[in-house]
Amino acid sequence: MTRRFITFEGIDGAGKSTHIGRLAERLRGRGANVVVTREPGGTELAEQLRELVLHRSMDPLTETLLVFAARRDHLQRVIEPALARGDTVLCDRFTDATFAYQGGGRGFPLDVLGTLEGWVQGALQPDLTLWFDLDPAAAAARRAAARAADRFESEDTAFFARVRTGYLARMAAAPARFARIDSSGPRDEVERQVDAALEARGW
Ligand SMILES: Nc1ncnc2c1ncn2[C@@H]1O[C@H](COP(=O)(O)OP(=O)(O)OP(=O)(O)O)[C@@H](O)[C@H]1O
Ligand SMILES: Cc1cn([C@H]2C[C@H](O)[C@@H](COP(=O)(O)O)O2)c(=O)[nH]c1=O
Repeated sequence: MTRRFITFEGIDGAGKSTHIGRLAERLRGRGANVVVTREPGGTELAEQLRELVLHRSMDPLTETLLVFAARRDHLQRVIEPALARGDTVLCDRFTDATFAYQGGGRGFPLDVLGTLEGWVQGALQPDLTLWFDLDPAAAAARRAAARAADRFESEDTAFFARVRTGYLARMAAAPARFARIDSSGPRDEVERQVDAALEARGW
């Protein structure tokens, strides 16, 4: 497998982190050099910004600027060098999350997000986006069983329904880039869908 940029998206608790680890193991088993990373985060600076975004109160514009600032640093220090080396990058969230959470969830203007997207990443887009789709109530139940809530995870199911609608809109705008993964079933069944999405692309 050669240079690929694969992003994992979905509402909190949908199963991204579970399956990013599983896919990384399988790809490494096939001999690929795999970089696993996340947003906001992935560099020292971006991880500091993540702490602020997840735990400090702020308005939607500040939140948006911080996630894009984190992304810029992450792209320059980790993602672009890895792709230039020919590695496969598996990234837990990327710009679709900004359109879904800040755009859909918070109601931040999508045209401003589009402008910032162009400034921060130019023409770079993921080669494949795996969207883990799960009903907000089911995701909330999984989260509650797993960990204490951060600032986003404390939002109600109406917020996550808007986030989900934000993901649907991004998929409608770029259907060839997206694979929708029905995340409601057991882990192995979800994993089979992930494998099928890669196989469908001949990867
Ligand atoms: N298919 C599944 N069935 C039941 N539970 C699952 C399934 N997949 C993951 N889980 C569990 O649900 C919880 C949330 O999963 P995970 O952390 O992978 O989600 P996530 O999308 O990465 O969440 P976040 O975005 O908040 O980090 C974990 O406890 C995980 O073990
Ligand atoms: C990239 C990005 C993320 N978020 C939010 C979405 C999640 O609630 C957190 C990250 O937590 P996770 O456990 O790593 O999924 O950040 C956002 O609102 N906007 C973004 O661009």
